[in-house]
Amino acid sequence: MASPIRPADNLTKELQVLTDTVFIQSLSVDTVIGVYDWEKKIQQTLLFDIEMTTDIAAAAASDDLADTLDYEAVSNRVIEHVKNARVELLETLIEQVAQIILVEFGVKQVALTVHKPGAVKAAKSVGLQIVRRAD
Ligand SMILES: Nc1nc2c(c(=O)[nH]1)N=C([C@H](O)[C@@H](O)CO)CN2
Repeated sequence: MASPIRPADNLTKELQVLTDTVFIQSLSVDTVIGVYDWEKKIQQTLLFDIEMTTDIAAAAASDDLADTLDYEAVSNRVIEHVKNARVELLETLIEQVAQIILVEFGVKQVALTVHKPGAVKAAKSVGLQIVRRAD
């Protein structure tokens, strides 16, 4: 009979940590945003891609959600903020979202993309990309 597979017994090797990223893809939020008067009367959909540089070592060792960056908590906080924001420019909104992620969640670096897919008829999407790091 074949011997059972025992995880990691002889397989553990010290690995060099390069970058760990927790990401959220295409987070969809409906809100009021835009520079034109007609935009202030409607809801438009924004899509966020969020890449957060973090360190997963503690969570990988403990297998405990409390030791990591909870992508569900970040998603809920971003949704809450964006839904209630009343700004004209994507620039204003994306800087606010970066601040929230870096300050409230203690993230070292965040890469953010916001899409406003309905804004330009001839384009699949338009928007912004930024990378911000907390000092
Ligand atoms: N760089 C930006 N350009 C534009 C924005 C914006 O937020 N940032 N917004 C608009 C209008 O609100 C547009 O979405 C209406 O279709 C135009 N350009």
